[in-house]
Amino acid sequence: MMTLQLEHVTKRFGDFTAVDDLSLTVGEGTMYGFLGANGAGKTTTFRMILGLLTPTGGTIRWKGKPITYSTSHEIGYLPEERGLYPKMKVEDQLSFLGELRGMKKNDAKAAIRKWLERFEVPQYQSKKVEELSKGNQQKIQVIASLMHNPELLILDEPFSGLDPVNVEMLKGAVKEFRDAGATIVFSSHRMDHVEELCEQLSIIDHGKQVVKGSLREVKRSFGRQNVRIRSDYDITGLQAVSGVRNSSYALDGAVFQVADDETADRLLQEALKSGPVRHFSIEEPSLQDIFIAKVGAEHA
Ligand SMILES: Nc1ncnc2c1ncn2[C@@H]1O[C@H](COP(=O)(O)OP(=O)(O)OP(=O)(O)O)[C@@H](O)[C@H]1O
Repeated sequence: MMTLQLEHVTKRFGDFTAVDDLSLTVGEGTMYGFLGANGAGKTTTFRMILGLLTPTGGTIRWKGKPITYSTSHEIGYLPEERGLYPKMKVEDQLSFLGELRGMKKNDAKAAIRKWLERFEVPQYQSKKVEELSKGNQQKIQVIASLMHNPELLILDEPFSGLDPVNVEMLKGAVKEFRDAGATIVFSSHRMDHVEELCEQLSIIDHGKQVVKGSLREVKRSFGRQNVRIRSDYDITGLQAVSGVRNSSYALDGAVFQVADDETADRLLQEALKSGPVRHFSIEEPSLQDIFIAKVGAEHA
């Protein structure tokens, strides 16, 4: 199985604990979102997964074994600090990196052509990296992480610095890798990207995992959702229904904050007693709401 597994992983730098008892499993064909404020420990975790840093404690396994030089061709890594050689031509740079990952020269050439076309930058093939804009350099670095068809993709802030059109282009490519069965982990500060792409996620704060699970579970276990009801009849009495924490009324309906689905059901039953209900909906909290509640407003 193409599974990435971290068990009780800890990393200390001197007295400072950068990653504290982190456990997670990312299965085949899964995209895992890794969220945290600046300095939360995301990059440190990625470096440990790649074997660039040694954990102080715990174990990391890819397909049941630690990652070593011999498995490195199975892995694609987009580092947070972008590191291309400014004076080298795009094509030479990418062939060099492709060959480092075990690709044959011709295969590397074909992959480079394919990806430059795909990302709509074929005209940069013979340009020096330093002649490209930041966003286009980023695309070249993304190509470097994908071109050898890795089974495990580790992407540190892949969308930062890209304009909205390029964000969509990259999302498309990453989804294709997932659909082909790749195991993907990416970090982001952008909750909307994670909400759209990730089945599973963790939020870490000061090295500690404060939220973990599927997007569904995370939203459910947060225990806070809004029920919106619209009726032609007076429903102000509904605030007395047990389990309702808060309510507000406007012309287009009433909003009740509740902790669980049972309370939402009770609200609907009660509302129906006063007359027909024109609108009833349960609105889940957004990942943004959850992140802010868990990590704290000082980071928001
Ligand atoms: N080599 C090191 N020596 C000492 N401290 C380090 C080292 N590397 C990282 N740290 C510390 O560990 C913490 C986590 O850093 P890390 O780069 O993993 O955070 P991050 O979640 O990737 O943050 P960002 O979103 O800002 O990139 C930080 O407080 C950082 O200063």
